[in-house]
Amino acid sequence: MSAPAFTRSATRAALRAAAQASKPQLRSLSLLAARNVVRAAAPAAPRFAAPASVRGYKTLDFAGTKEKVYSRDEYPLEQLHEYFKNDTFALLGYGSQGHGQGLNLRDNGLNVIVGVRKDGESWRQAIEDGWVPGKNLFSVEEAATKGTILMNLLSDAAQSTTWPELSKFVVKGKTLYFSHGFSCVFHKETGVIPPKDVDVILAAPKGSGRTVRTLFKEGRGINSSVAVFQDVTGEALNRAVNIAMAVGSGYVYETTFEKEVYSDLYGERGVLMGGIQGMFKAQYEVLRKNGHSPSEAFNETCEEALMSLFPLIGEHGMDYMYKACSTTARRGALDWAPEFEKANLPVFERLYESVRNGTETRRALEFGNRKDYREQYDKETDAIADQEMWRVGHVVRALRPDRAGKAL
Ligand SMILES: NC(=O)C1=CN([C@@H]2O[C@H](COP(=O)(O)OP(=O)(O)OC[C@H]3O[C@@H](n4cnc5c(N)ncnc54)[C@H](OP(=O)(O)O)[C@@H]3O)[C@@H](O)[C@H]2O)C=CC1
Ligand SMILES: CC(=O)[C@](C)(O)C(=O)O
Ligand SMILES: [Mg+2]
Ligand SMILES: [Mg+2]
Repeated sequence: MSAPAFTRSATRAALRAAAQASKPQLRSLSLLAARNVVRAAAPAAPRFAAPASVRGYKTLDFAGTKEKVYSRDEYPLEQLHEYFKNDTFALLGYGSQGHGQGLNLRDNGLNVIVGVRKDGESWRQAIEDGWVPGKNLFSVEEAATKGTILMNLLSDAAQSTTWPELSKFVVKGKTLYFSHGFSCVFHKETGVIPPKDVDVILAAPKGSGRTVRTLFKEGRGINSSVAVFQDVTGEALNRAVNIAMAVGSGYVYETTFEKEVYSDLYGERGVLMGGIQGMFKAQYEVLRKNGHSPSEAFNETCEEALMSLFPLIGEHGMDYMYKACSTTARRGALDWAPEFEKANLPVFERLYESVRNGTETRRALEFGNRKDYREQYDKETDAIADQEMWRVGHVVRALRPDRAGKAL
């Protein structure tokens, strides 16, 4: 078997970047990175011989730990059509994931309907996206009756409050699907205990539903996790992988419900969202207190991170970003990184415990079930937008070369 597509394309991308790099120094860095990709790929090739009975997975070596990865190339659209020919996907909820997964399923030509509470915000958004009431847009109950794969994409809080009603539709022969381990793992808090005679699976895109959609439209796919909570038919895992591909995944990793929810709640509160906002804000505040102008404080904190340095980490790794910066920067960053690690470690430990012991779950349920949850969330996120740092960001973004001055 040949090297996997993503290794080949990573190599191609790295080589392309190397060829395009204008500065000789960067070109040699890029070539180094490209060679590293080639080196990493070369010895791995023989391990890709997956058992013939299990389609589409490769066992890859993640820094010494072998893990399975399913790749979209092995799940062509015709095969998905055949696999789901007797199924109706009932997408319950139309938030960020409902939007991304639903439109991807629809564009993939699969039989999909949406169920949301009538006349809510999601109902309006679904209509805006071309779902038609009575044709493929229904109430949650109607959609749950019609669907064979019940995709519970209501908010995690709503999954809990609606369960007494919704569980009536979760009957033998149907598949219960989530994009999070939340409801099943924290069943003591949520009350969600699926009946014993249905497959219960998850496919959790590791990114925003908006990205699920944009990557799909670009002909790529998001990374997703899959897991099985209950396997009655013996087909649960295969079904989860097929659904993950159908909703727009590129590569799919196996996990468990528990590991998925712990890591997800932890990551989003940490580096992905809470941590980064806290870190940006702290750095910005100190700059401002020391007399730096708002634009300087913002540029040196957020703009340079997001537009220049973080994309380099994303493309080629942390070492590459370090090497692409000055020796002066490298010295200081190498010295200070352990300081930040030490300062952050206890916070991350406290956070993980707060996830594991259900504190985060109880908080999300309590808040998400308030009648005015949307307004309350908006109030708090608007307060972030109103921080000086992000008001400055608004102006700085308008000055980016691709939209120079447009928003001013
Ligand atoms: N956001 C993301 O990108 C990701 C989300 N997930 C998971 O996917 C699932 C869906 O999340 P997401 O797409 O963000 O959606 P949200 O958490 O934003 O939930 C929105 C949906 O829940 C509905 N809803 C909320 N309260 C109620 C209620 N009391 N009764 C009926 N419907 C209600 C909303 O309808 P209405 O408009 O009528 O209020 C809306 O359709 C969750 O399990 C989440 O953890 C997984 C990966 C990433
Ligand atoms: C986008 C995502 O994967 C998150 C951050 O975990 C979520 O929205 O819950
Ligand atoms: Mg997530
Ligand atoms: Mg999440």
